[in-house]
Amino acid sequence: MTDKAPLRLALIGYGAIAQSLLDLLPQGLAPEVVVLVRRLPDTPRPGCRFVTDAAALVAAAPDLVVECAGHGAVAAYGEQVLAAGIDLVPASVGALACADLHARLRAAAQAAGARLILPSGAIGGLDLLAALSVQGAVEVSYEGIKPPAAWRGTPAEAGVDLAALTEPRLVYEGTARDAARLFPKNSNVVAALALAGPGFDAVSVRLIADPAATGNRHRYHVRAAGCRATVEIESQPSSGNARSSQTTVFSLIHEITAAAEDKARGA
Ligand SMILES: NC(=O)C1=CN([C@@H]2O[C@H](COP(=O)(O)OP(=O)(O)OC[C@H]3O[C@@H](n4cnc5c(N)ncnc54)[C@H](O)[C@@H]3O)[C@@H](O)[C@H]2O)C=CC1
Ligand SMILES: O=C([O-])CC(=O)C(=O)O
Repeated sequence: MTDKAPLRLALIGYGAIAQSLLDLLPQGLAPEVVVLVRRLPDTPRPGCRFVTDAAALVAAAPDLVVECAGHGAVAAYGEQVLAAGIDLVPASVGALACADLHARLRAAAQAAGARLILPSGAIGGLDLLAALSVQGAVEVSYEGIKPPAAWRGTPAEAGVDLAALTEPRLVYEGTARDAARLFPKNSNVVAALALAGPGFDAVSVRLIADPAATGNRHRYHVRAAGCRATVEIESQPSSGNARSSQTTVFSLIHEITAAAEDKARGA
């Protein structure tokens, strides 16, 4: 880092990912973080200023807003942030399965000269998918394996008694587009695969509840002309949310660090 002005950072949401991110943010990178919450927390947090409406977040004129709240927050605040010329990193990339929202965010970013930066989130290998997609069609088959607790509150509960599982059980099979809509808190990774290049209809998805799983496992196979690849990632969950991998936090910190470096270089 240089001695130039530090990054002005804002977060949307103060759940498992946001709190872990704040715990791990390198010291001095962003001395005051503005955090948009629905309800002010009972305990203040040093280095954070909590606000409860998006206008106050925008008025703070952050260099970068990192969303870690959910699909609804991307839809509610994304355009407003980008239209104010502020770069946005949405953790909830699955919200962009809605083509209309994605188009509106891109238009707002372009009109205001802001960047919509898609993080890799809990997974990796997106550079390969992007490179292959330039050459032609790419097919991806993804399998996500998480402990039963990660599927609570999702459509998986309709057909499966999660608490009684003694062996792995398929809880969803279909396209990335439907997965992103039906499992908004578990399928941002498949949206990231789709948005890297192949598109939502070229990514097939299997989601599995496994009582023996100790972390979250993401495995995908890639088929393209002249290339086959397999990627497998196993990550501990973030503390506080069994369904959100800790790698997501690292990915967001990576984007924040890159933004701070850009600012220091005057880019
Ligand atoms: N890209 C990726 O690989 C991943 C993305 N995610 C995304 O990150 C989101 C957050 O994950 P966690 O922190 O684990 O969830 P969490 O449930 O622990 O925290 C979310 C927080 O955001 C708050 N919130 C929701 N809507 C809000 C709004 N409109 N304004 C302000 N606050 C709002 C909630 O009250 C909650 O405190 C997930 O919903 C998911 O969409 C999660 C894991 C991986
Ligand atoms: O964190 C993970 O393992 C993946 C996840 O929840 C998502 O893609 O929404």
